[in-house]
Amino acid sequence: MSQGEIRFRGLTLGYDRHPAVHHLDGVVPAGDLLALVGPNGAGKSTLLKGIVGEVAALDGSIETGTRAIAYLPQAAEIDRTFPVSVLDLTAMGLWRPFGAWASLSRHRQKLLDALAAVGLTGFEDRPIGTLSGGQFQRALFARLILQDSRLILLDEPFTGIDERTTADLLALIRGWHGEGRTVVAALHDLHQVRAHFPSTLVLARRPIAWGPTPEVLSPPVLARALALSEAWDEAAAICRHEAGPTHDGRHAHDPSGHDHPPGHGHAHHHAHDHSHAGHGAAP
Ligand SMILES: Nc1ncnc2c1ncn2[C@@H]1O[C@H](COP(=O)(O)OP(=O)(O)OP(=O)(O)O)[C@@H](O)[C@H]1O
Repeated sequence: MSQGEIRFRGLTLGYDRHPAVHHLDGVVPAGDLLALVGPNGAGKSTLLKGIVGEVAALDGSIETGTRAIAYLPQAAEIDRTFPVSVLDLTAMGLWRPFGAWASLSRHRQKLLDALAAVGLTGFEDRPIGTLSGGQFQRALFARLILQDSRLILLDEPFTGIDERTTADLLALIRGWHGEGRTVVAALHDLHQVRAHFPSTLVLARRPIAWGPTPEVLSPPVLARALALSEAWDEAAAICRHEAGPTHDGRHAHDPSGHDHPPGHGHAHHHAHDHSHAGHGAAP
């Protein structure tokens, strides 16, 4: 498979055997620029962590074309008290290709170039704890540049970030897309998704719709995502029912149960709703 591709097969991800994402089938094609949307607790972060291997599959599988995935966690999960400079933080992007003990001096120009690309020239010796939220996010993007991966995962990269920085970072993402890299980003701002992300996966613990953004971000789909999320039973055991749209990277699916656009789809959709409690094996 191509390096930037991601394949989900009957995927269930969760914590202590309680599913946070389930019934996910489909392929993110290499080069896709995919937004992951859904209400709080919908499983977006869990899915990204599943792709990088931080959360193990309870059922089914995830295959990626590369193990060297560039991943930006949610800001709240990153410890900024770690006493390193902006240059050191950026250099962590080189660890995978060169090993932790490689001399960084010969990569210094590459590091400075990455800092310049995110607008942080002159910040290289600043301790990361002294940066503003937006400057820190820029530094993390510099680290992503250094990782030079074909597959880039971003968890709410613009939350708490001002418009100017967001615009700059979106331009970087568009550049990665132009280079044929795959980018998957969990986002809450639907205007941003409509403007910049050609494909969207709507999650509410299970996939609600997946396909071209203009088709997927319809009011009924979003209402359904919210309703399903609110109805979720936190105590549910693993559910083994087949449900949710499958995805082949080209076609949108909606909750009506019909492939969309008509006549184009060959993937199948099982539209039945089901209660999660009581299905499958209890732990
Ligand atoms: N480490 C954990 N242990 C137990 N449950 C967890 C853990 N992390 C997340 N969950 C649960 O998994 C579900 C999905 O959470 P997740 O963080 O993936 O949602 P999200 O879509 O990213 O939400 P948000 O938009 O609020 O960031 C939630 O019910 C959450 O409480």
